[in-house]
Amino acid sequence: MKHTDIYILSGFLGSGKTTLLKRLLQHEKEHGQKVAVVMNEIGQVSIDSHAVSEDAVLSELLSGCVCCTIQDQFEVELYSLLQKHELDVIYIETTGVAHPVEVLDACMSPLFANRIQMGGIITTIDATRWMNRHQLSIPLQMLLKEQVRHADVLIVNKTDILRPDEQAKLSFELQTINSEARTIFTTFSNVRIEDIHLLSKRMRNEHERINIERLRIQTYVHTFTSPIDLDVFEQWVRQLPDTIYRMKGFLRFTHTSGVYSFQYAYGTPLYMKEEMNIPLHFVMIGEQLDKQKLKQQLEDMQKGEG
Ligand SMILES: Nc1nc2c(ncn2[C@@H]2O[C@H](COP(=O)(O)OP(=O)(O)OP(=O)(O)O)[C@@H](O)[C@H]2O)c(=O)[nH]1
Repeated sequence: MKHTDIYILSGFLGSGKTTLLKRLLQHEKEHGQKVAVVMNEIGQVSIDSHAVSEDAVLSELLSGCVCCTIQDQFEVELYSLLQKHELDVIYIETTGVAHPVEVLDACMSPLFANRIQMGGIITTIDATRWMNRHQLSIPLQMLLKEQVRHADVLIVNKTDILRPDEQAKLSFELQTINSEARTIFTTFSNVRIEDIHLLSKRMRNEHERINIERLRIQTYVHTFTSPIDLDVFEQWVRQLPDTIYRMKGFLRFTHTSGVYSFQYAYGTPLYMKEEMNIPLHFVMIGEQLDKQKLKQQLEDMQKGEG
């Protein structure tokens, strides 16, 4: 089955996301890739849609944020994009106030998680805004930090209006929050696209495959082929490390018929009976996922050996 790469373009208002998107689209066009762009704006009017050329599929989600208020609409939109088009890549330009992990969570719907591959979270930073962030409200300062903390690639823009001593300070501050991200100081999102696509599964050599495992926030998708024991499953959930932020999916249990949807966030599991027969995809999102071990545990559970 064809997997579609998904990239999340995160970053505060005016930090250079659209400027980056234009560069990415140009690159994809030159490489004959089939692309879709999901643009999310909080307002009712689209501002940046002109940035998307006609050869890319454009989906605009207005009047809400895909990481919270219109998460369901976003899920339906992604599903429909994947159904209608044979896509190589989807770029999601988030609103400046979106939390990147919540957006990633919204992308990883168990309905189609087996058809996508996270390419990474790319965060753009307005260098001056960062230096003056203390003027923002506390929640916005925290959001800025979160956008940095969870990024796989950090693009620091507007360095043309930054003094050298400010650049050194900024670099130190970003390193302190996220030492693992690839950090690029630039202007107008002028980056080597290869630096962003290094995280992509479309790049197939060994060196690059290792990089995929280095995504800060990782995802694992498992597909169950038969029912599992509820007690064994709950025991397994309880012993998971707290670096697993989120799990969701569809399950069947040995003691009862039918499919159950399972949701887990902040340590709290929730089960709900589904009316339809849905494929049993199960999604995990977290840091330092030992995918081999998880795969083995879930397979054992299915064989009744958990
Ligand atoms: N001086 C300077 N201006 C820049 C740089 N990068 C981007 N800009 C300008 O900053 C403005 C905002 O850039 P966008 O790419 O639209 O930023 P955005 O993150 O998409 O903005 P929102 O959609 O509002 O969240 C535009 O006028 C850009 O031309 C830079 O490195 N230096």
